[in-house]
Amino acid sequence: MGDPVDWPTRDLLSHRTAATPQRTALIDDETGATWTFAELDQRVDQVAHALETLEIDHGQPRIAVLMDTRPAFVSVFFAAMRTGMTVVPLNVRETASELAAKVERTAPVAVVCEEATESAALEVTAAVESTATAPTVLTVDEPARERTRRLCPAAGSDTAPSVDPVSLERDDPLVIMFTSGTAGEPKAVRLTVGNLVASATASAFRLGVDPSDRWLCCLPMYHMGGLAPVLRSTLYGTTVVIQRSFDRHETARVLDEYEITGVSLVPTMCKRLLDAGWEPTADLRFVLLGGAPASSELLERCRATDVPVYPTYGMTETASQIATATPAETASHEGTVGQPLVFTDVTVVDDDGEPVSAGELGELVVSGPTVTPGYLEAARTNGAVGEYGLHTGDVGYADENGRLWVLNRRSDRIVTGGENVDPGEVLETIRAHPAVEDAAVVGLDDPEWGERVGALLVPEDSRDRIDLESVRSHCETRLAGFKRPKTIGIADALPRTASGTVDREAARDRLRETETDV
Ligand SMILES: O=C(O)CCC(=O)c1ccccc1C(=O)O
Repeated sequence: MGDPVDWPTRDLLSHRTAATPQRTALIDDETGATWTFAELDQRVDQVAHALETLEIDHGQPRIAVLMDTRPAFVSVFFAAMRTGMTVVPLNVRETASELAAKVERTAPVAVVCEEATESAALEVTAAVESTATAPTVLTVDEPARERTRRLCPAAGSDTAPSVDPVSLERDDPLVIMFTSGTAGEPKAVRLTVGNLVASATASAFRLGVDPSDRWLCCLPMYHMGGLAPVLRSTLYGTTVVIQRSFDRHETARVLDEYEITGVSLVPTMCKRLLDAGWEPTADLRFVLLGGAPASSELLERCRATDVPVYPTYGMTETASQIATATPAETASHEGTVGQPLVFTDVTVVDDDGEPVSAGELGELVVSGPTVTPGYLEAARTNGAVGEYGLHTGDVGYADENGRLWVLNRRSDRIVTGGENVDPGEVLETIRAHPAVEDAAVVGLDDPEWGERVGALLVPEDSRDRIDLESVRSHCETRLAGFKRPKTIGIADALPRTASGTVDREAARDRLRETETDV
């Protein structure tokens, strides 16, 4: 037999549009506007034209997207897919310096933004202007307004010819998504067409699909938890309702008003909805609860209120869900995140990388079609991949039926309100303050946010008190709001373990005692 043939396929949206052009693809709660798949497809074609006007000097162009959760994000995403570009979603909450570092690492040909993020995009590109790869800023307006500016000459014209469909292959890169680790630099995760389609397919087997499903998307689309529903829903031919940001009362209203059948939430959001007195309608089939561990108290409250909760364990590196528990399992097996999705394998290994028996603790290692082919930087990939797959850094165990329990997630990482914070990144920033000699950055339990960032500071000169106001303003220009320490303590020296590493638990205790909330 000869080499296997890679049969090309068109992009996901054009297939979907061919099948069900008149079904509703998107509803925007903010404006009430709706798009059928045919209308979305047409809009995507216009944006694809605009992307094709960009000057591209190499084969695998990337575009960064600096947009919040909104219909235009969806059009840009599918337009990139249609033109064979890789999308690099950027977090709109980050500062210009944080974003410039990511733009420098990924070298996109353009930063695509909306009106609201245009000035931020210009600031970011100005910050990378010194290099040869300064990207263009491309502003795309909401589809309903049928108007794009700057580099979109063909947009708005009904007669624009269709963009030649780029043939996609399973291994083509589709997204580079940043996720925080614990080592000081955000990780750039490459995800292929195959990864994302495999994830959306496997999700359907766990959550089920009803042709009349409406998925509420209120998580940021620049994170996996917000982007995944867009892909799933397009594959299934169902409807995404976009709510631009979460608000307990507004989200409760949207869930009722649009007869939402499924929603992805982080635990903080679910808690806030319940606090606000929200009760699910009969239409609601599932609440996919992920991004951080759900407390047993929250799950108990869900059960008491008949919330059909599916706790999930996932990561950006696996294009979202690894394992997801059903409501029945959540009730019968306390604390489980369920079995891995179909085609995903999870092996629990010991310190030597050898598989352990059911019930024994170890590191979770994951393999299967949803797993990233690697980080942008190969050295990081080599450090994370072993015989059984990608090492998650999470500790847990499996029962005899393969149900998983995750005890601590990526140990040192802080998860605050669904945003992941790398303590190393915060630490580097704080250490750069002239009055700080050293610091420890840890997560502290927080009733509202799950965790909040805490910092224990050691002054450069122990006779001086650190001016906390100057530390705060130092962080303000360098770190996104959710990464800034909310609790700061001062110590003469950092607590250390016998081996000399910072004793994070002791640092946490110190912060609980001496805390100064900022
Ligand atoms: O933890 C991560 O990095 C991925 C989280 C994620 O994708 C998610 C987060 C919240 C709700 C649903 C999902 C999901 O797996 O789809």
